Amino acid sequence: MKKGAVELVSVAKRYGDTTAVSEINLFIEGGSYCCLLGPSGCGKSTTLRMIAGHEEVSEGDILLNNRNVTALPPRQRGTALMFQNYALFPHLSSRDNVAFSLKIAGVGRAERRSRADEMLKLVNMDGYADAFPEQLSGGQQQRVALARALINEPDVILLDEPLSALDPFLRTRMRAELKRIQQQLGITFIHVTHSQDEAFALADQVVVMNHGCIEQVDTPPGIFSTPRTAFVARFIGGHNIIEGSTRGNRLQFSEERVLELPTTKINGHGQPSGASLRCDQIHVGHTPTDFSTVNAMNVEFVEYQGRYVHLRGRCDDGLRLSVFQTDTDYLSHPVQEGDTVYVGWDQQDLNPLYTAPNG
Ligand SMILES: Nc1ncnc2c1ncn2[C@@H]1O[C@H](COP(=O)(O)OP(=O)(O)OP(=O)(O)O)[C@@H](O)[C@H]1O
Repeated sequence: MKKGAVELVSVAKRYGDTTAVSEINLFIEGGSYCCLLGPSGCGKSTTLRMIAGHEEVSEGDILLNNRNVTALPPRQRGTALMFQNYALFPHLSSRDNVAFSLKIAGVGRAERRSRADEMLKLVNMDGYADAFPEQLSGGQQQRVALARALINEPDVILLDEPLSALDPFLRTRMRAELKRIQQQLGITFIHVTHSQDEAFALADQVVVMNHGCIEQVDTPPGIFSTPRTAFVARFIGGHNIIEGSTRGNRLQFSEERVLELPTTKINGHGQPSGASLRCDQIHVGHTPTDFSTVNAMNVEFVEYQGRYVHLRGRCDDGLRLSVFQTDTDYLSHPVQEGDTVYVGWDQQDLNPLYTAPNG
């Protein structure tokens, strides 16, 4: 097993009657970048804090490098948590902030200084060793906080919404920096976020959480192309969700219409409860003969988004669809609210959805 592997075995957290995390099982490979993704209140920060040891588990076990660390205090786990607000000491320079834990541990001045400077270099802050937090921008403070978390050479770094306080431009830049540092050090990063863009850009493994449960664990392309539940499809966006009653591979979504789901995607996975269809995988034609599976759609909404145009409408059989058309396609034949277009898709692009996350 690679260093920095984290395993959660039936881990639960309750606050009185509130279940923040509900018996989750998760394996995070050593040296990987894992993002815990989900809406506010889904239990991702609680999960992170339990891994860090800042929160006791109500049930279950946490293993780090195959060693049970459930009862160990944070310092003895080999993890380091970077707080959301960075929590730098205002009266200490960047170098002294980074070296603080070494000082507490009794490491000599010369070594503290050289190790802190090395960390500041890693996060591109070597020019700011003598600056105090108030002289630094939000992004710079965050780099110092990251250097401080890295100084004890943890096997696992835990980051709680590390980019949320930054403006959009800095956020994208810091995102790339986090990935570079993770790859350079080869240690495990576990990063909590409610942004799917962030999770997709960074993660080897995305863990989507909802109401204290794990809905899906997969690579970013796996999550995006095959969301397992309607919740995941809705949360990541860009998908139509078609609900109805299913029998075998037949999804009946209105009295008259049945969609046949691709059997290869269903076999062995149980009974689907519906299907999702990516908005960018629906073709738009302007005559009924454009596609083999044709649906006349009355356009009810058109919104220009730059790279794509969002069309929303209602098909003859009652199916409501959102379609993302490329700007080039749209501009070559613009449509307006009230127009009729003909939409079609490849049957293989219908993705079965299930009710139970692991069912
Ligand atoms: N100390 C606490 N006492 C009581 N309930 C708590 C406590 N901490 C968290 N909770 C509850 O546990 C649930 C999960 O909270 P948590 O902070 O883990 O969610 P989150 O997904 O990280 O949300 P956010 O993105 O808003 O931080 C929420 O319903 C929250 O209200």
